[in-house]
Amino acid sequence: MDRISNLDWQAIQENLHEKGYALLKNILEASECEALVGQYDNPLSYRKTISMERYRFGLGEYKYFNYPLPAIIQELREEFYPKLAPVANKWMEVLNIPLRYPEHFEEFQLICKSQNQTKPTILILKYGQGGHNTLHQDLYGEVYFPIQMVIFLNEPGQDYDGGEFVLTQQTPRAQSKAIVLNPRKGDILLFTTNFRPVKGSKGYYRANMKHGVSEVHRGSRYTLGIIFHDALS
Ligand SMILES: O=C(O)CCC(=O)C(=O)O
Ligand SMILES: [Fe+2]
Repeated sequence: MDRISNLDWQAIQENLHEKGYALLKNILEASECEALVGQYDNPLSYRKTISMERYRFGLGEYKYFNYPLPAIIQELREEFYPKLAPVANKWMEVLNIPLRYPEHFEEFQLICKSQNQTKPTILILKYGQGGHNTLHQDLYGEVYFPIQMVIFLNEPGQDYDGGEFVLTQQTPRAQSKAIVLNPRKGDILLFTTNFRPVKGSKGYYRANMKHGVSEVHRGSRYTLGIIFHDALS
């Protein structure tokens, strides 16, 4: 996909390393977003539907895709992974964590498989009025990739109000810092899954990160989450 390989990856990698997230504007066409939303009610595409209220995850619904994934999602997952693995490796290196991620997605997927993590974690989420997603981390077993992405499938201020994307960063022995983002339809947000290194006076320390969605005040908000590790169940 030229639209991915032509991005300024050096700047994106620096942003991720410095802030724990990077917003990529206008990556999907409106028609691609609409096609994904249009499939929301097609039961053949999904393996599991979760009512967020039932699990006290917030208010809204999400569905996990089945393998094989829709072509565009499979391509995005394979194309983003090798750009992100060097950042993930740098994080592990500066935090002295003896974990290294392979260069290609297929090799990483084999590591998941070796730990029985074989179920797809790609999900599409729908929030109506009052909908929200409580602060969380998307871990599905021992094996994890520390960066994930979310694709914004409709337009804030038009299709919905509220529903900001929230990231919190927890510094040891301090209160959490909140980062609030309002991406537009077609944008992709890359962000930290569980922790990232932050540079302090005595080298890097580990800051835990969580993400969630503030309350939707009007309309419907759809997003598509791409997580790189597979799930146990
Ligand atoms: O709806 C959102 O913006 C966040 C979805 C989410 O939690 C995820 O993709 O992991
Ligand atoms: Fe999430």
